[in-house]
Amino acid sequence: MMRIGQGFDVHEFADNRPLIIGGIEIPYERGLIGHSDADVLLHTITDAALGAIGEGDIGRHFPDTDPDFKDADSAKLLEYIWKLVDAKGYKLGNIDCTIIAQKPKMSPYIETIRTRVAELLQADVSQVNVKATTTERLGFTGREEGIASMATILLLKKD
Ligand SMILES: Nc1ccn([C@@H]2O[C@H](COP(=O)(O)O)[C@@H](O)[C@H]2O)c(=O)n1
Ligand SMILES: C[C@@]1(CO)OP(=O)(O)OP(=O)(O)OC[C@H]1O
Repeated sequence: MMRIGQGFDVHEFADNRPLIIGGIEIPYERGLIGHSDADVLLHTITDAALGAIGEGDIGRHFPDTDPDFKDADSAKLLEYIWKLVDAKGYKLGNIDCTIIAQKPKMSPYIETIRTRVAELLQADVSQVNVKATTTERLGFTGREEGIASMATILLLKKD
């Protein structure tokens, strides 16, 4: 038995914020804003996992009106949701993610992100792919107003 899910998220750039993507801090002049640490990629992966198990979305589980989740570490949110995935009897098949950012250049950080995502999903790095694209300066990502990401996840029923 297999289940598929997809996720998409966007966060806006702001000054004086760390840039956290995929559970790591990336050196850059600006960061992303949100109620949490605004880790756009981990939110996307969390939504993809929730989609695959038919459990709604990240905002339903962690409302942005709840002070408990103010400045939340998105890795902790994903770990919590991954326990739900595990409890429902599923494990990762594979996940493919795309970060949509004009800047910064993500390629130096992709392998570190991939390793961290695999660790959070209790999987081997070979089951995780992370890539990046610009939008050729078009649209809100192209104007460097924010970063978007998308992911498709395949879950497999455990034996
Ligand atoms: N923020 C980004 C965006 C892209 N890359 C890498 O550059 C390649 C070319 O990007 P295009 O948008 O021009 O197709 C892309 O395949 C990535 O390898 C990146 O590192 N960081
Ligand atoms: C993670 C949560 C909760 O802190 O806040 P944000 O950082 O604003 O992220 P978003 O992707 O808008 O959705 C989920 C939120 O409820």
